[in-house]
Amino acid sequence: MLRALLRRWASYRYRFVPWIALHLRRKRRTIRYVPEKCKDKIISDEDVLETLLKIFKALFINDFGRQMDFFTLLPEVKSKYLELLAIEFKRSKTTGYNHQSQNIFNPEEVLFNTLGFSITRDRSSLISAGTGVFVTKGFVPKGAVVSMYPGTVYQKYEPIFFQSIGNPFIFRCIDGVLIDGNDKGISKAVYRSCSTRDQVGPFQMSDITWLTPVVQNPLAVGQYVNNCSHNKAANVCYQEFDVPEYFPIELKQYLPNITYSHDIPIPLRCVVLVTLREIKQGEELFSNYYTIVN
Ligand SMILES: C[S@@+](CC[C@H](N)C(=O)[O-])C[C@H]1O[C@@H](n2cnc3c(N)ncnc32)[C@H](O)[C@@H]1O
Repeated sequence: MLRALLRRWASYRYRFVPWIALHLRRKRRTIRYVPEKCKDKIISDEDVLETLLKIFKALFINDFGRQMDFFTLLPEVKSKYLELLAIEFKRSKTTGYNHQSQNIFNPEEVLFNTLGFSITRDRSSLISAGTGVFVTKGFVPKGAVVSMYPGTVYQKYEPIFFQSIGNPFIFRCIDGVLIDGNDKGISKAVYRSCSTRDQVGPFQMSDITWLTPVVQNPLAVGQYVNNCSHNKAANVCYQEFDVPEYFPIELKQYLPNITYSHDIPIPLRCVVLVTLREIKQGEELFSNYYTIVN
């Protein structure tokens, strides 16, 4: 019993903010948050952006196709939708691939049709590790964005103490920025409140559906990826990504992150999970909780 409790504490303490603060100096010497050989990004920011735009555009077209009241949409949303449809139509003409013109798909199918794989949460293959994330269809090539780490983004001076108690979902970026990916309790309420605050007219600035059982961005399950162990090597790595100012406003509704406050104007921090090798159908994703690249 005591041993089980100690084991639980050992795996959770690195996400308990007061513990991090107290041990940061010592940990810098002993834990390699960024191993020397991993200082460079695995893939470029341009590649991350390209993947996100590709999947978000496909989701946008699919979601709007589902709406019966298209003609009641605001003109600016309608024109953006038509613009994207035109691009998609042109693309399907050149590639001969026209999967989205007639059918409406669920988000997992859109992911598969667009990036060639689907992922989902399920019981982990590790005993007593709870839920994990699996590739359920297709395969993910090496060096591809396979998931996103959702949550509220806190600068290191912002208040997160109460949210952090008993919360194993707090992710620490290299510069001390914290992302709270817990989909329950105070964390959930804070995310929802920030999301409502930031809405601009008809446009949502972030995705809140990762807090519910029905997600609109199927990549937003990265907080459930488990830590590697001695017989399960890491097959994905965390990579930080700052959303550029020119990111299309109508696609921000698929970004599963939101800033806690707008005290200083800074780009939105996202964290994506990038594959370290090809991952096949049925495999579980494993990261190394202490390896992040920025
Ligand atoms: C960010 S959560 C990951 C999702 C978690 N499996 C769940 O079901 O909520 C981190 C927690 O998952 C569990 N965990 C992660 N990796 C593990 C591992 N290799 N062995 C045992 N438990 C693990 C630990 O309880 C840890 O505090």
